Amino acid sequence: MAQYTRVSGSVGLITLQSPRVNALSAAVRQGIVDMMQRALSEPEVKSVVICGQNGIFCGGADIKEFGKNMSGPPLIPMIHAIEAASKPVVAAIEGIALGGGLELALGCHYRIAHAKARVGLPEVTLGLLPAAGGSQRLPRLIGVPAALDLITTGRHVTAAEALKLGIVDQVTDHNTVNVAVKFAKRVAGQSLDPRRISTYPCPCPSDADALFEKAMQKVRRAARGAIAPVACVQAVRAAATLPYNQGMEREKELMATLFTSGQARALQYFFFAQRAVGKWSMPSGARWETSKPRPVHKAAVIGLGTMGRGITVALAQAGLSVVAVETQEKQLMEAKQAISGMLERGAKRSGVAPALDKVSYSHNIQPVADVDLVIEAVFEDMALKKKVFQQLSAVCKPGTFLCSNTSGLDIDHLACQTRNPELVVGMHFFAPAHVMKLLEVVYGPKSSPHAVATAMQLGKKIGKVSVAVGNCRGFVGNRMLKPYLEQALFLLEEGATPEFVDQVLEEFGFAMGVFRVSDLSGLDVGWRVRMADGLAQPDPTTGQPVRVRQGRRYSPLGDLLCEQGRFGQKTGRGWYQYDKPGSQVAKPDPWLHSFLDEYRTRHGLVARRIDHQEVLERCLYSLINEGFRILEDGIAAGPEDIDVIYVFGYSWPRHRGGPMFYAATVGLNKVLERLEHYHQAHPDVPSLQPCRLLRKLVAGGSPPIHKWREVIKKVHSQL
Ligand SMILES: CC/C=C/CC(=O)SCCNC(=O)CCNC(=O)[C@H](O)C(C)(C)COP(=O)(O)OP(=O)(O)OC[C@H]1O[C@@H](n2cnc3c(N)ncnc32)[C@H](O)[C@@H]1OP(=O)(O)O
Repeated sequence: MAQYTRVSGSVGLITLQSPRVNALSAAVRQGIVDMMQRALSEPEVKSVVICGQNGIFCGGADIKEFGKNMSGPPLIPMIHAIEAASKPVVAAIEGIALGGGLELALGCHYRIAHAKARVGLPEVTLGLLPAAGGSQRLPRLIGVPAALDLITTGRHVTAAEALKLGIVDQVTDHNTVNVAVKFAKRVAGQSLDPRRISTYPCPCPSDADALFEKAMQKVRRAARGAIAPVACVQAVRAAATLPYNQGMEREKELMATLFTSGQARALQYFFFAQRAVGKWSMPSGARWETSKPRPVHKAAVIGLGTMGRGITVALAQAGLSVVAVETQEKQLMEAKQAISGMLERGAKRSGVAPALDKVSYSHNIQPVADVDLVIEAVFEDMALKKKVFQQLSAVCKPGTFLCSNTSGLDIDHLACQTRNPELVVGMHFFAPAHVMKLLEVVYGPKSSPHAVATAMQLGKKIGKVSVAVGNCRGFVGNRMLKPYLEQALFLLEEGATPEFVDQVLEEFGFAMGVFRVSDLSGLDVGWRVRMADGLAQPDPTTGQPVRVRQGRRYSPLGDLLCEQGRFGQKTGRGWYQYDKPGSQVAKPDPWLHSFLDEYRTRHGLVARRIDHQEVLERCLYSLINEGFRILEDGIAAGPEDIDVIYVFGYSWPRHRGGPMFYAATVGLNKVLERLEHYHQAHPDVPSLQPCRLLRKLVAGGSPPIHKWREVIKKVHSQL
């Protein structure tokens, strides 16, 4: 709703009221329409100010209303009526003006922003475009190139940048509403014609065709199949080439296609999924609302390899004091140089002073004695990690949280090395740790809710999207990756090439296919794990065929490549060839193709033609099936957790919502039927056997994804 008050004698003040972000719900829109009418009808009122309650102007259209029957006054005529008003209307922007919120402000005659406010048109991130006139007014106000940038990326800009671009007329450090009221009094009675943006000609550059062509190529490259960024370019082009009313018609047409698209549904689901993961729970019943995080002012990082360096940078950039420990003197010096460089480059990018003085370096563990939290990031070796945890437990002050950046080892084994296992959790960062948004916070059976709450809170502080998950081999992300990788290798055995598998996955929307990613991360990483697990070499005592290990089908292809020293990009050879070690340009490798031919011949395998559908179904459905097992085991609390992990950690295309949302989109019965089909064809591959939860959901009529938690609860209560 909206509240109306008369202030300073002649100013009608309309305050949007809809917690928490004053979204433009039907009630708020109705309130604005009614209060505008009132302000215009009162003769004493000479000008109007629109603001939002609690220091937030407006977070845009109410996303919860999308997909429901829309009621209340529509946004476009409401904004047109404001622009056409006979009295000046001033937007007092505090906090945020996003999406429909900024479009509302663009309909006002003046915009005054607080210095800390942010504005933007993030509709593209929800699979939409700014269709309440935003795509037509913004280019008229700030020009085509700047509008294209804002609308196709959805990025928020600071008040200072908004002023520079011409989006707002004034920025203030003081009470924005008071400043806006004074301003409104001053402009009362002035002509409004020059202030109606819809009447402006669109400043169109002479090389408009080339500019739009370039913009289209750029968004298509970055969009990985998302349709909204393309529609955004088309809408801005309409602003540049058509009169306003025709441009509005084009905006409406483009929006009609987007609004009902599966991609918009996926992106809107993902918006709420991101928020849902913050509301974590543990099987013990502990929850985010009732578990208080402890303050962390000073932290330590043990082990300054690639991960430890990235974690140190992430902590220091967020303002924490960090003790960075590396026992080898030479490595410590190298790490110090690398960390300082990363901090300096990061500071240059964001225009702040580098946080060099936040980090102190040590080659022994003693200085961690007074820190609040330690993140161990030594080599992925259980024996080494156990030793570090024993030392930490002896050295650290009581109450220090001990966290491990393991990517899949048992947190409980580490907790058992300490005096206070309740203070131990996993904090699984993704490389590069100062860039990647995802953090898996892993609780073991002994981890206390405070430890989980503290790690989750720290994750938020350093800008990560943190997801609380249970303790199992590989946690959520890497556990699901295993069957996906396994299927990709089986497809090579059966006749596919790495290029074909990657092409299919990249067309689906992954930034990189599975083989290109393996080359990037290093083939030796998985090889070492398989060796430790006794998988990388056949066991001659069992008499089992070479392609069977531990009783199930196994592809030794990755091991064979590693035996040849082909570790991927870093050695210049892997699933692809590279010009030189470290180069990133992957080229098909004829050697690899002959190697695959020979391998097939040696094992009596006949290459067959494998199509797109089979690659997608076998790779993705086996991964999804593991996701259902993870839900069944209570390792993830809900499908949203898995989807957020996959989008932020594994480059799953966001416009497909994440693997579990994708399964719901495809249809659970189809996923089940195809898994059954592939499992019949490959009975020696257990990951293709549909899991119990998937069967139960299908038997229950495939409920919508937001109802899965109820089914999962029932499954757990029956155990
Ligand atoms: C007819 C079609 C027209 C479309 C035009 C549009 O306007 S589309 C919407 C464009 N707006 C946005 O995309 C903004 C989305 N919101 C955000 O980016 C952030 O929420 C925020 C506004 C920057 C605030 O971030 P912050 O971290 O402070 O809070 P949360 O993200 O946790 O949000 C608080 C709660 O508010 C809910 N919420 C936020 N925005 C909206 C919205 N536009 N509609 C409905 N609900 C919204 C959010 O879900 C949180 O709810 P909780 O229940 O507390 O989890």
